[in-house]
Amino acid sequence: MTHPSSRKVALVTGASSGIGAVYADRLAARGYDLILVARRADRLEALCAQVSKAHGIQAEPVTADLTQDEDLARIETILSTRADLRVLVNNAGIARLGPVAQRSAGDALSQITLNVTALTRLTQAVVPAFIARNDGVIINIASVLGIHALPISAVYSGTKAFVMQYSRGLQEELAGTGVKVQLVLPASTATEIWDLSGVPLAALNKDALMTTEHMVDAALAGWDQGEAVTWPSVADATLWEKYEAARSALFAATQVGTPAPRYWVG
Ligand SMILES: NC(=O)C1=CN([C@@H]2O[C@H](COP(=O)(O)OP(=O)(O)OC[C@H]3O[C@@H](n4cnc5c(N)ncnc54)[C@H](OP(=O)(O)O)[C@@H]3O)[C@@H](O)[C@H]2O)C=CC1
Ligand SMILES: N[C@@H](C=O)C(=O)O
Repeated sequence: MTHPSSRKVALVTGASSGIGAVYADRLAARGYDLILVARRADRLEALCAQVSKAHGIQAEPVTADLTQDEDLARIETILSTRADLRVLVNNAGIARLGPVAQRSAGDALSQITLNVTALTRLTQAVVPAFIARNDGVIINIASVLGIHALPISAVYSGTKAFVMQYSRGLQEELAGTGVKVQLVLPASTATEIWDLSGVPLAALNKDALMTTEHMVDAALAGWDQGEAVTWPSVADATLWEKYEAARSALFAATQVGTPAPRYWVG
């Protein structure tokens, strides 16, 4: 299935609420036709109608549970065959927060299945097509918890650390091509994810909570500035440069082939 057209299409996962819904609106405002993916069909249909009317673009709702193999396969087919696709926003994600001993293995696996497996499969589906066209943008939504583990976020932080390293590796792989990967690491943002996670939104420090509009507009400003990695809430950009410098130095220090003197025995 190909759709030869001068129009450009963005596919946004998790577009039925929160951050994904704002991405849909902002990409429509930039002239993208949309394919909006999530489970709640009513919400997707309402958003498609709203953004089509507001921005004069075409928006198609695609109902899919990205933890289900057949649904995921349908989205993979769209990503690998639509010639007009220019942007994939890997946004769908869940959090199930709490100590490992107090949450179920099912809670852990549901986060891994959506935040890691689905994101990986969708990216895998689109990358060859983007490379063939030497054009395309993948926006991967991680989290500041990808570099920071709380006693309640071992699994969630692990999934977002995966998104971070996967995106960084892809950026290396695709360097010099027309295919770009933007890694976005939001801090706490006011969405439904919190109440569903087990940590009520009302329990969060309001001063540290961003609106979805501010988060997405900052991330898109980062995209416009050509950023590979965007920290929407971090004012001092040198912190990321220092983090990267420390990470690189630590990695270089591992490449010596002998145990460190403090581990010498005998
Ligand atoms: N809010 C925050 O503080 C932060 C959020 N993030 C990340 O931002 C992303 C968006 O989350 P946010 O907007 O906050 O949360 P929301 O709960 O508002 O949105 C999550 C979206 O994912 C969709 N989704 C959930 N499960 C599935 C599924 N099985 N299949 C398909 N779609 C699914 C939901 O739609 P539906 O239920 O209709 O399927 C919804 O559209 C996530 O990756 C999250 O980890 C990162 C840092 C901070
Ligand atoms: N989604 C939030 C946690 O549940 C976050 O990433 O901060």
